[in-house]
Formats: sequence, structure tokens, C-alpha cells
Amino acid sequence: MESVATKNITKTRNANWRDYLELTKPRVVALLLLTAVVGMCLATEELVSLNVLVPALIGIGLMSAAAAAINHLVDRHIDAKMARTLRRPLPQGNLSPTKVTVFAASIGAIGFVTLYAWVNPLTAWLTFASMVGYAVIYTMFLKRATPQNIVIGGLAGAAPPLLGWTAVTNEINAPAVLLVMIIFTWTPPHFWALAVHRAKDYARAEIPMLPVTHGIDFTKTCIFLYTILLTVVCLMPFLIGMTGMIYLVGVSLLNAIFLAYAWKLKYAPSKKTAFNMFAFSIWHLMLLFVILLVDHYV
Ligand code: HEM
Ligand SMILES: CC(C)=CCC/C(C)=C/CC/C(C)=C/COP(=O)(O)OP(=O)(O)O
Repeated sequence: MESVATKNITKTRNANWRDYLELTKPRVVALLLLTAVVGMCLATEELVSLNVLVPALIGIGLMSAAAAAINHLVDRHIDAKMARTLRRPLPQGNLSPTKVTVFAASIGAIGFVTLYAWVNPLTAWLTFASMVGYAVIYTMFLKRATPQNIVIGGLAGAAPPLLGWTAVTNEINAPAVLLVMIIFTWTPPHFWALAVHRAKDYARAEIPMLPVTHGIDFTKTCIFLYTILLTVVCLMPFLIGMTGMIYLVGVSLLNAIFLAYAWKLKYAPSKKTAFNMFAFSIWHLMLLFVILLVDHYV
């Protein structure tokens, strides 16, 4: 059945700046940038030069925002079918696909040039690859093709600590890859908890997310197993001597809470457990990266 929003998809009203801001997924990009800052800080014993920090954040931020806007563009028809995404600027007809294309291309190009000219070509190309990974490989293909979509696509969203690291060092090193691995293993519990909560939405939009293709119970098992894997991966920075006790204690506490959520979701759920776990996942990652920073400087 065609939704009201689908019918109105080409009817635009005057756009305002809030519509453009929403296209960029600002809270997601803010967290991505925090992980990039931490990547930069951990890459050197000295303070990061503002000459690198500022253009790197502008470039990574603009290219992530461009990727998010392309995701809104490509997904506008399925976003119109889901209660969570129905109010977005494209399904509402507040912005036309042409305006969004021009906006995404402009900020993406400015971001790339900023990184290439003021940071280094390695960071520019790695950020470009992440942009293509999310906007093209995940959004256009994987999301519609396989329940492993977010596992594979998660690599793009996990890249920013490496992008921050290469901005400072101009090389790819093991500690940065470990930070990427943390976000990579965090993504399935982060997203599948929300997907369990919103399973009907995804079924209606015919998106093959894990709870739709393999059921809620199997998804909860996968969330539990990935949370255990995440706990192990999070110990690695301490085990290789990259971090100290502040990190070990802090991350153990965060992981204990995350594991408790995963256990409750599987074995003793209430109606709110899945959404609460998703909400906590954001605090988990944010605090983990803040703790990495504190551990580095204290
Ligand atoms: C393929 C990987 C990922 C998928 C499929 C995914 C999916 C989602 C979804 C569906 C939402 C809900 C958005 C909404 O309520 O409209 C969300 C929220 C969020 N995600 Fe993710 N996510 C992924 C990776 C990441 C990464 C790498 C980060 C940051 C490092 C991140 C940070 C956030 C934040 C901060 C929110 C809350 C946004 C808000 O309240 O507006 N996500 N994610
Ligand atoms: C350059 C770079 C680092 C690019 C990565 C940029 C980026 C914004 C990654 C975030 C991943 C994310 C929010 C996925 C959700 O997409 P979805 O389509 O499954 O969720 P939705 O239904 O809320 O749109």
C-alpha cells in the first residue's frame, strides 16, 4: 500500500536549514568525529597540532555528512514506509532529490579537497572509501540484499579513528586498526537492538534485516554473542600495552553493563529492553572513547 508520504514525495515546500542539517545525521556524525579526534590524539605523544586537527575534522565531518545525505536520497522511498523515518525531509517533500544531490556533492567535494590539500592524500582517499562504503556499498546494495548488511557496512562507520590516526601519522598502524575493530564489533549489538525494537517497520519496508529474515530470538542470540566478542576486542588495547589501568577499569564497567543488557534482552526482556540497549550502546561507545582519551593524557 502506498503511504501518504510516498504520494507527496515530489511536492516540495520552502526548505529551511533544519532540513539540510537533518540530512547530515548530525548526532551520528558528532560521535564519528569524537572517535576521529581520539584517533588523532592517540597517534602522538605530543598535543595534536590545530593545523591538522581542524582541517581533518572539517574534511571527515563533511564527507560523513555527504554520505548521510546520499543515504537519505537513496532510501527516500523506504524511509517513507517506516514510522521512524517517515518525517525525514525527503519523504515529507521538504527537499527535492535534486537539491539533496547538489548538497551532498558539494559538501563531499569540499570535504575531500580539504583533506587532500590540508591533511594528506592518504586520509582523503581512506575517507572517500568510507563514504563510498556507506553511501554506495551499504545503502544501495547490502542493505537491500543480505541480513549481514550492517556487519559488512559497519566497516565504513568504524573507520574514523583510523582516519584521525592517518591524518596525524600519514600511515596505517596496528593500534588504529584495533580502534576500528572495536567500533566494527560494537555495530551489530548497536543496530540489531534497535532492529529488534523496530522489526515490524523493517518487515513493512521489506528490508532484510536480521530480525525479519531470521526472527527476533536468533537476532538476540547474535547480539549476545557479538557483545561477548566486543568485550574481548575491547581488552586488546590493554593487552598490547596501548592503554593503562584507567582504560581497563572503565571499559570493563561499560562492557559489564552492555553484557547485562544483552543477557536481559535474550533471557528476561521487557518491552523496553531492546530500545534501552540501543540507547545505552551510544553511551557505551561515547564513554569508551572519552576514557581512551583520559587514559592517554593522565
Ligand atoms: C552500519 C552501521 C550502522 C548502522 C546500520 C546504524 C544504525 C542506526 C540507526 C538505524 C539509528 C537510529 C537513527 C534514528 O533514530 O533515526 C542509529 C542511531 C545512532 N547511531 Fe548508528 N548505526 C551504525 C553505525 C554507527 C556508528 C559507526 C556510529 C558512531 C560511531 C553510530 C552512532 C549513532 C548515534 C549517535 C545514533 C543516535 C542518533 C540520533 O539520536 O539522532 N552508528 N544508528
Ligand atoms: C566518511 C564516513 C566515515 C562515512 C560514514 C558515514 C556515516 C554517516 C555512517 C553511519 C552509519 C549509519 C548511521 C548507518 C545507518 O544507516 P541506515 O540507512 O541503516 O539507517 P536509517 O534507517 O536511520 O537511515
